[in-house]
Amino acid sequence: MGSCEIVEEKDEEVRLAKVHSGRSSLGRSSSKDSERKQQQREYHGSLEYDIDKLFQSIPVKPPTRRLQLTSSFLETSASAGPSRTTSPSKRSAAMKKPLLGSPRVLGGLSDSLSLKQALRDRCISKASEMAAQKRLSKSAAASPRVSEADRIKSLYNHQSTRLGPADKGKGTLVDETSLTPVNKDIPSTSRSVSQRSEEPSTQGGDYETELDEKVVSTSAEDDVQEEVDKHVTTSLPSDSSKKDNAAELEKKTLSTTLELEQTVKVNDAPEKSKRVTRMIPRPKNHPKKKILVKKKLKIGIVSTKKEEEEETGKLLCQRCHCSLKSTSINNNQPPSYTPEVCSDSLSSVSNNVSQTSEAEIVITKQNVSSSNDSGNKFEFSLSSKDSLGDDYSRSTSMSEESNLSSSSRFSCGNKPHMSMDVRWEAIKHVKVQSSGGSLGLRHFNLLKKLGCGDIGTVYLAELIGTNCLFAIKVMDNEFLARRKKSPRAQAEREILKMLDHPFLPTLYAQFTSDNLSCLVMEYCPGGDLHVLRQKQLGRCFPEPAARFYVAEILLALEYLHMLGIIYRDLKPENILVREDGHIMLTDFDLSLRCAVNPTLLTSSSSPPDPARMSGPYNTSNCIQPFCVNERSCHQVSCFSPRLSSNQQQQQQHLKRSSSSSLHLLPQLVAEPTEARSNSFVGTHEYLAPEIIRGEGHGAAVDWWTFGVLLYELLYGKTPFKGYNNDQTLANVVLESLKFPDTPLVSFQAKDLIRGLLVKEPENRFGSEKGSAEIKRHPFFEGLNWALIRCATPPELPDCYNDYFGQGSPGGNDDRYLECKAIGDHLEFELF
Ligand SMILES: Nc1ncnc2c1ncn2[C@@H]1O[C@H](COP(=O)(O)OP(=O)(O)OP(=O)(O)O)[C@@H](O)[C@H]1O
Repeated sequence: MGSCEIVEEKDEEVRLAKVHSGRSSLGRSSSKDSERKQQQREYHGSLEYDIDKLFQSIPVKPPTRRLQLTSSFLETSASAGPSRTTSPSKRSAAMKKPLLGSPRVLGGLSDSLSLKQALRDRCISKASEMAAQKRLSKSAAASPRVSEADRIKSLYNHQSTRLGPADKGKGTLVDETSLTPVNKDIPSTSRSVSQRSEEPSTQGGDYETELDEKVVSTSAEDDVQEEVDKHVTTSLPSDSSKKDNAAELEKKTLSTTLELEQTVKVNDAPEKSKRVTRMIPRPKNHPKKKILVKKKLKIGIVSTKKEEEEETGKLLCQRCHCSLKSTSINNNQPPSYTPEVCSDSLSSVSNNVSQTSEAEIVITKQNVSSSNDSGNKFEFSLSSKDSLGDDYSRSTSMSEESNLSSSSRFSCGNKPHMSMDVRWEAIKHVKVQSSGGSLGLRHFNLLKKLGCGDIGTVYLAELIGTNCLFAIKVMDNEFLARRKKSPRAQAEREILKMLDHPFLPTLYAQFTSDNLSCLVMEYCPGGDLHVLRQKQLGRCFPEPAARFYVAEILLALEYLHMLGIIYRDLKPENILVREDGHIMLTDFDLSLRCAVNPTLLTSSSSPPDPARMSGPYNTSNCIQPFCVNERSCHQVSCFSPRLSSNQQQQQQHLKRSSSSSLHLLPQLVAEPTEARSNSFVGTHEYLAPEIIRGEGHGAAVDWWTFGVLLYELLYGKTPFKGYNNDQTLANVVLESLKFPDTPLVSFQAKDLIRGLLVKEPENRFGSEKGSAEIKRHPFFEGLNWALIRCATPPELPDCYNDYFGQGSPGGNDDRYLECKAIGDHLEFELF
């Protein structure tokens, strides 16, 4: 150690002599002396000096063996220069080289100098790295889009760092997490309920039946709405008096959007001359493809026009009125995808990791401000007026909007989980090539109509010249405004922009062309779970498959709730299957945005609730998720090796202590459990009792629908279905839950369903602690939550290669659409 320091002292001298005054060896005039002293003084205050000191302070005691190994090198290096081996100190310095693992310095002129140089390089690169990170975090802080992900990350971090009693309660965390959009949840008069058609439906929108239950807003409501819209879209950015960071976030987001739109408007001036030529739809040689499956449809506004269209050939999209023209398509190569890494080995990693990390994320009861007044305003803005949508279209309909990747400083549109996706680059590339610098429908070949929803039609589209496929949701702004559905479209758009999760859609771009609002999303070639279920043996999923799908859904719902989004429309039709077999939850037009104040609960404030563990699993020793021997499992552990009573005691003790240690962890509560809405929204068979009773509902409706979903996936039907919709609704409220004898379903699954389908929302499983409560249910025992995205999904039937098989763009099939630009006119028509 001492010798090291001495070496460094000498090195310092040597380097000073070399660096600062190679000339000094030539003469020793007094002026040069003072110059040298000056340089020494400078050196002592410099970074180099710091580095040298740092270097000196490294305690290096090379092992003897290493000495022997390096001795030959020392001999070699000794011959490299006379001064190198003249002192033991220099030898000591030379011995450090291999320890620092810098082969570059071996045999160099001065080992210690080289060593220091390496250290300096490291320091400098570290420093520049830190500076870059600082810059990035500064800019990120300035970017409103970053905050959602960051907020959640900080919440996750917080729970592990804040353990002291001083941190108990919401105080600090509320501040930190108040970046959540605070939109008040309000009772609403809107009714939008889906129903499952009793008739076989056709692909597209013609299966839709709209049973109008929507209350049209009065002129007074219009006034209120105008005020609300003004508040939301105009006054927010200038309202500096808002205390809430969430409001700030909203402001920033809105103002950014507006700025963007304005910018694009200017840039897109030539685009204004482009028009969509809407061709009258006509039947072609393509017979309408009947899907012999029932669809759950939303009840919306009575559409007389739609009914007429249904009678006259059903070729015009009943929702957005897009008419499309069938033309030939480019014979491009099938798209190349970059699916997520799917690794079996990863899934075999110990569950402890995920259990520890996931157990810490406990979701729960919130203080959510939900005063009626403010609430009303928000609900209006979301669901009963078109002025918000009008505002939106006013600002965008004249021009195309920028795509998301350009609106963000990150090329991936600030969606880290998809940052490696080539589609971001493809969009960026096309945008750069484009004359106006913006993306539009003209850049896509529309290949196929994927489906028609309440507010728009979804097409499979290829970004021209990129081999990249997208799903584009096209919505007619005029139609939406006329049908008072603009707020729903707006809500969906806003929510899509927020999302960054493997089981939720990625929004790549959005733009408006000739009053058509377009959302460019990730395409899921696997169809939806409703159709997939029909293809299963017995029309229901095997339990492991159901477990896999609902587990992914649970994670998606957890994420949404943390963002203050109550999904409200869970059903198999809205669960799409990606190419890799994982799922994607779509369709957010009925979702409710509300306040959520994530709170950190300490162990004392969140003891395990035995009442909620009242199902059979609580008294059972069985830990096998797919055990079907319900009765015997009350007594003995099935499928497990028989254990002696001693071993059983040990095992139970282990289970108890691990579960109690989980409960000792602070729990992050981020469930909007107290949000309230009176909207009548959802799908008949999936409607929660509190919605039907009109009592007002909150996040617990998602756990009800989650229970119905699991039931349907396992049994092939929903639990309360009646012979008509009224009967179904009555059953939901009055009938008790029954399980069919077949197929055989594990008692854990039934127990979970039982807990979820509790009629009183306050007693419902998940209503208090949200997803974390559900994740701990034995039905999911052994599931590695953290790595489920890497787990192998259930196998898909062969027919699921539909598009990539015979119908791929590279084939000779002519059943695709093309969005065709003719001069300044953009034509597309239904095929
Ligand atoms: N990203 C996607 N990839 C593949 N298909 C999609 C995608 N998004 C939507 N679809 C298909 O398009 C159909 C229409 O979707 P959309 O979300 O507009 O409506 P919906 O779910 O039927 O209705 P609503 O908005 O009325 O609830 C869906 O049923 C689905 O089959």
